[in-house]
Amino acid sequence: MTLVAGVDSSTQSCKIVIADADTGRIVRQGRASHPAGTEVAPSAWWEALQLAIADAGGLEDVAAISIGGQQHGMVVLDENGEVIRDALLWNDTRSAQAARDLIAEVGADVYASRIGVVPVASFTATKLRWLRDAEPENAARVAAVALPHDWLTWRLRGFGPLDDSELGPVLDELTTDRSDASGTAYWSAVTGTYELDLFERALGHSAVLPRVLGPGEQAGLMTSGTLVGPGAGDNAGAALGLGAGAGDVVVSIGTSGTVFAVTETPATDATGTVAGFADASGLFLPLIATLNAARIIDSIAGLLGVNHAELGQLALAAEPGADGLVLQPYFEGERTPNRPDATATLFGMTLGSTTRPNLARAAIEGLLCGLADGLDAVRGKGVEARRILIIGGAAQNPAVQQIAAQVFDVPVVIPTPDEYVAAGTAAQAAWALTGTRPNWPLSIAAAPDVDFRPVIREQYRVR
Ligand SMILES: Nc1ncnc2c1ncn2[C@@H]1O[C@H](COP(=O)(O)OP(=O)(O)O)[C@@H](O)[C@H]1O
Ligand SMILES: O=C(CO)[C@@H](O)[C@H](O)COP(=O)(O)O
Repeated sequence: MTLVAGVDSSTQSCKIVIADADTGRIVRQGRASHPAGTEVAPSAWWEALQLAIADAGGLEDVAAISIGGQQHGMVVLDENGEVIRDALLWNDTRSAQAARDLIAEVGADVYASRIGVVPVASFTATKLRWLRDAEPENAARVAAVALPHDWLTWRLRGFGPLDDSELGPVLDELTTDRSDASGTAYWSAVTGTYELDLFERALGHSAVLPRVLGPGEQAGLMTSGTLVGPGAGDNAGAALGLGAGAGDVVVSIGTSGTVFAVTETPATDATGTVAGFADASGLFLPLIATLNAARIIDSIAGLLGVNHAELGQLALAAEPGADGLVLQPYFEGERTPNRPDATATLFGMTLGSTTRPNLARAAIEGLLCGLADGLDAVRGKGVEARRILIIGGAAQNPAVQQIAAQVFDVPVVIPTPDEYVAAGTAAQAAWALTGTRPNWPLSIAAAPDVDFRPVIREQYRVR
């Protein structure tokens, strides 16, 4: 049996699956936690990757590996391959003004038509502009800019600072892939090239950028000889792992909430709501993302002093609409809608409505209503939604599954709980190894009946 490994270096943790390259059957897996916060030392991801690999029993018998990860994070390297400062993550909103500045200079229409995205605080270009303005001494030292998955792929292949790597700081060996490059706001999903003037406008000078690999291309080898695949942004990795095709819309409920589909043509949206990303199979991935998703449930469960299962039971004890209690869940600011400085608000509190079951339900309804708005935006770009595949940590919660069937107006399907980003990058590893994209089966755990309750979105919409 030939084994391949796929990694998801996500916001909260690093997960690895090791699978049979022929069937996709997962034979073993591992994980390790990442530090909290929106500013993280990349070395913590590297340490978590080592721990996750060890937890999964090592890579000695693995023929190929590919790394997916959280998108957009800014990893800046000096000419010695040293990380200059902690990475700013996708959910760090300090670059909101930088995003406004770049749009004022270039124009939202120009950004949308040239590269498929309009800057928001999440995207790498805005973080580079923030660095230029807030930390000019650090910005001046930047010799290369990478994304989390690019940097981990480079380190896995043996490159890095002289005192901490076998092959040294060869910046030209940095690689990325189309999907993650398309989240930088200086690589164009429309033309398939870096738009260097947009990069230099952001940082203030030129620097080495990772070579963009195509689907199934090899990044190189680990020093042990294991082949390394191109890797991907986590959402594109999940699309690959699910085998998402025409009519499928994926909703991921992890740290971020995302709604996306695989399309034949790139999307452009000058309002910036829908990001016109590339996917990991050579196609495109129109996507909306929210900054607040599974942690809405974590927060309200903590407040109510219950675990996830108990919060779900409470939510299902309340009626759809939670007696008018509405949670607008912008705990960490918000990206969709673009309100980086917003905070969360609870509406509709009366003596009757303010109950534990209603609060639990309002948390899940608020989370899902934000994603339903995202679904409308993605459909507005011509995406057909025949079914919604829900994945991510919170998709395992029965109340999330049941309430999703009340919020979305198309059938909801719950794939068997799995690490779909890691499964997708394992498929990438198999693709890079054999030259052919594998066709692994998808197993479905639940398909709740459509139970659409318009009241939930109606009362959310007026807030
Ligand atoms: N049964 C559950 N119900 C609700 N939330 C859950 C459940 N299980 C895990 N989560 C939450 O899902 C999140 C992790 O999901 P994951 O998709 O791994 O996130 P990420 O990829 O962003 O690191 C955590 O916030 C966790 O508390
Ligand atoms: O910013 C985006 C997509 O544009 C997020 O989806 C990040 O890629 C983080 O993903 P998770 O850690 O929530 O999976």
